[in-house]
Amino acid sequence: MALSEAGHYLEESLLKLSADAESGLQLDSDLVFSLVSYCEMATPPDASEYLMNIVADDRCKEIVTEYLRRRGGGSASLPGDTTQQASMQAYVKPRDDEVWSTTSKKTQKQKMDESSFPQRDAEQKSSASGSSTRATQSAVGHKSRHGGGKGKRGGKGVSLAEAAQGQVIFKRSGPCTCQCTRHNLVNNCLSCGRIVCEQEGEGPCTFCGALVLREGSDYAGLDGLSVPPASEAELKAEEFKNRLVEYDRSSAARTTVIDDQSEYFNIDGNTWLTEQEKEMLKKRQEEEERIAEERRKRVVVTIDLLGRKVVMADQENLQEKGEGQSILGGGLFVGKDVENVPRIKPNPFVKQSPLFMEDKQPVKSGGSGKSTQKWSGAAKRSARVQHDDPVMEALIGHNLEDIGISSLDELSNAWQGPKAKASALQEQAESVIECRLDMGALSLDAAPTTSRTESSQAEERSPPEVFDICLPRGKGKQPHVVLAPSLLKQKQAERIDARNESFNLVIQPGLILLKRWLTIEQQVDIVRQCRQLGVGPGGFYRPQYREEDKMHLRMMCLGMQWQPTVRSYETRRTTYDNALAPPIPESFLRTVDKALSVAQILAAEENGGKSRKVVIDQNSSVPNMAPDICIVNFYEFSGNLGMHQDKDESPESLKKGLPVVSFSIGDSGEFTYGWNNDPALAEKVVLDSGDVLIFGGPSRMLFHGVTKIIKDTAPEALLQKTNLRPGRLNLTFRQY
Ligand SMILES: O=C(O)CCC(=O)C(=O)O
Ligand SMILES: [Fe+2]
Repeated sequence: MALSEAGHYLEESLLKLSADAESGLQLDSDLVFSLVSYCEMATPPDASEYLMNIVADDRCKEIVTEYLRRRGGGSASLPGDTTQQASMQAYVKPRDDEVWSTTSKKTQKQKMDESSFPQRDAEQKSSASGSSTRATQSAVGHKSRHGGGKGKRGGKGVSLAEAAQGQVIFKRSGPCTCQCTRHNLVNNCLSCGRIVCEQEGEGPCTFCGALVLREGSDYAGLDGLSVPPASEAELKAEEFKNRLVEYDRSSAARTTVIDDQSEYFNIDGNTWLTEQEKEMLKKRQEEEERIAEERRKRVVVTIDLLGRKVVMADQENLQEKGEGQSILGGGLFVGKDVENVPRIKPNPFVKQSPLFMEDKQPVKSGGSGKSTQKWSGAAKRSARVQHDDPVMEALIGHNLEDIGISSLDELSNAWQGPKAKASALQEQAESVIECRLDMGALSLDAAPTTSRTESSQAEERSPPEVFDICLPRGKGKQPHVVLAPSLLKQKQAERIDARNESFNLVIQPGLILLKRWLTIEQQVDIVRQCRQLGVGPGGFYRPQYREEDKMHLRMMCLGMQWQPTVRSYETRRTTYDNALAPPIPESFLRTVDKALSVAQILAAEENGGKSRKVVIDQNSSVPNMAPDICIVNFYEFSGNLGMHQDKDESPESLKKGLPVVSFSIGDSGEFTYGWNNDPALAEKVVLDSGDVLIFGGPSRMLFHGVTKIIKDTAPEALLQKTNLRPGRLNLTFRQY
């Protein structure tokens, strides 16, 4: 480091002094340079103090004075010159004897002298370290120098090397810039962060003024300063204060909560679990959450067919109530409303679910015309149908007439008969039961469905529906078809059929009825073909004029599709399933042709007498026509067709009066016709199975409709051969 002019002076002077053997100062040039360098960096008081401590020679005083003068500022002060130092030591700890005792025997000079070394005193008290020992030595030297009068110290109290290395602590007089590289650390200033070394010592921070103390320091002398408590109350207050201070100090330790329970719930943070156990627990937790979630979502919907209610109940509710599934196989009658539904609690030992029957009123006899009350064997609505004997079980709860038993004799025969018959009866009864379970979807008048899943409601809901005009054999059949009727009944039916002879009738010009004209064989053929076509593409469906305005029949169009919404013909069933119309079977066309011929002859006879030679011309009331359209309708018992005109064929066809030829098969229907669409004013004619009605020429634009279907009127022979379901099949042939 480059020395100042004052520095050079100091260096020169100290070297000279060292050269003087009398001074006892043996400093080599390096040490002198170090010493001077330090002084150059130190404040004038520090430099002065430092030099005086090391050199300890009277001559040194002059050197120092001159050195400081040369450094300039005129502020140089020598040790012992306390006027300036006092102003620099704002936080000097007052000595006990100065504060509390005014009877000190020390001289003012001594007091001042000592008060200028508080740091030293503190260090003497607090530190037993090596550096403090050095400081003590220094202090001793210093004391001896000032207290012991003048004269040289016996030898050097502090080696220059030690001093140069900062191992000696001098009186605190100002900031030290060593950053603890030379002096030991006292502490960091807690206010500004300044590193305070032992040279600066405890006391106000030289940068910000905050008090800096070493750990465990008693620098502030609070103990010494504390006034002994004057009274008991003060003592208590003091204790209380100490307690509060202690509480405050230890609050963190006291208020830390160790929640050992949290480990139990917190899987990841649980130090007691192995990784595998954590994995396992997590999986189990996830599974439980999933199950709980599913349970929340699950909703049980009960469709109570008998009560005609839909009951919704959540699973938890059910479990709480202790209600399981009911004895009615599919879990019917569960939930809260279960109490309102007549039922029997499930028997845990029953393997097969018993069946329930609705309450059935006695029925009136139909066909015979007699109004006799028949069997009303139905159990009460909620009765459980169960019996060890399969036949008996099959019989209980049913209208025995439905299963072909109309007398006690027949019942007893059935019961005592061979097992085969018994099982047939049971099967029969089961089908009836199934039908009853479907009551919500079926008309009471309707025939049983083939199976529970094929309810008519389902058919309506999910196009394309499949509608079979014939019932499957061996299942869901009519009693009089499947269960062999008694011989007596059979003979009676045949006689009735035989009595219904055919005849032809011109009802009015252009309206001709060929009564029972179709033979049973022709009818059977027509039923079979219609059945086959009806379950295929473009087969039977329930047409509708508009939304929610369904026709009360099932329809299938052959040749061309009649579109009810627009009342016109299309090749495809565009508003339903886009199906093409199946072609009209040839045999049908041949039959139409023959019927038409007969009608023409009739019409001609009606016109021109009994001539055997009939000429059919365009003026005939029954003109020739080549059918290219056949609309096939099937009416169940509730079926009907409102009054209307068939006027969707081509204008030419209509203009020419090309006839509509209608075949009726199965149960009889009440056909109304007239010149306006008021059914009350209309004429009626019952069309039976095998009837052919022709309306053409002047009658082509007649209003007509079907008001009702008459039950149990289909020919036995036809039913036996086709198993045609109850209802009426009608085919109308037209030419577009
Ligand atoms: O079923 C009937 O007898 C009449 C049918 C009918 O009028 C029609 O389909 O347009
Ligand atoms: Fe019609």
